Amino acid sequence: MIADRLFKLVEEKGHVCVGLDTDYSYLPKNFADKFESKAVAIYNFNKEIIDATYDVVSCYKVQIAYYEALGIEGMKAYSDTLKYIKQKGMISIADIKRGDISKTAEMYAMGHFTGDFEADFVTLNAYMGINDSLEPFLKYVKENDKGIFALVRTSNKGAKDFQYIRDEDGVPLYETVGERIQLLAEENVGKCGFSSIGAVVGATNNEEGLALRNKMKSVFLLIPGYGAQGGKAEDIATYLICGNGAVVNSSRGILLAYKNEENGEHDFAMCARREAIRMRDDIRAHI
Ligand SMILES: O=c1ccn([C@@H]2O[C@H](COP(=O)(O)O)[C@@H](O)[C@H]2O)c(=O)[nH]1
Repeated sequence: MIADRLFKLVEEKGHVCVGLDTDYSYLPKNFADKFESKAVAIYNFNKEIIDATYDVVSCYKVQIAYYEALGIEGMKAYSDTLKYIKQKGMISIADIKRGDISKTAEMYAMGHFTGDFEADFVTLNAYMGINDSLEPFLKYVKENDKGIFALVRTSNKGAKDFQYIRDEDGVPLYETVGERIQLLAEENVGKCGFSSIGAVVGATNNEEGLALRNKMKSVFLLIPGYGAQGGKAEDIATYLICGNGAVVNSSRGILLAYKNEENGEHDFAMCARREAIRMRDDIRAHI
């Protein structure tokens, strides 16, 4: 089961998930200029980042928006990046945040769990309902060893607009979604005690974190918001169960680490590696 593989990688290499939100403007000019197009430069940048980090991180989250923005060539870079992650024996999370009526969701599931854009996990938005938005993906979870992370409580300030709206019993919407994800997760628990049905919970709003985690004991968490968005390791530690059960994403913090080192642009991949190790150790120190 993919959750067991992720659990093992977290045990061995730590909780860091490298976010490949690779905006062309992030690439050092001396590196970018070597390639014939933006998309080819981005793929080669990703390759260097993966080569420099795969022994100290557990997975890679590829944010599709950065590739879609570059059209067909960008999607080729997206596809090649996912294939390279697989070739290195690592786990990929396609950050696609899809959610639609079931027939359309079936096509999204096929599109992101098979073929050119095949990933190990996808992020989903359950707002259109469990049966419509999530169910079509669950066939692949059961039969093809895939996993999902459903948005439960996001890391951005705007999360409060809707996710914190309370029902007549005072339960916020994000907790209701979390409870539904826990029920689904219970049907698919791996040997590690966690399910391949996971949830996205941001690192940036910690007060309710423990209460939410207590309601989602079988759910593997994808935690964005560390670093650039201000999320702290001490907050993240409250979401862990026996030190595992979550991966923590950092995108800009790792990709742009070279900007914090003198002459870093000549060795951006090693700067990314040092930041990934620093982050790994920061999280471990708070467990
Ligand atoms: O609640 C959420 C869900 C997803 N994201 C995504 O994570 C990364 C964060 O990037 P940083 O540069 O580390 O801030 C990005 O891909 C978002 O789309 C999130 O931030 N919050």
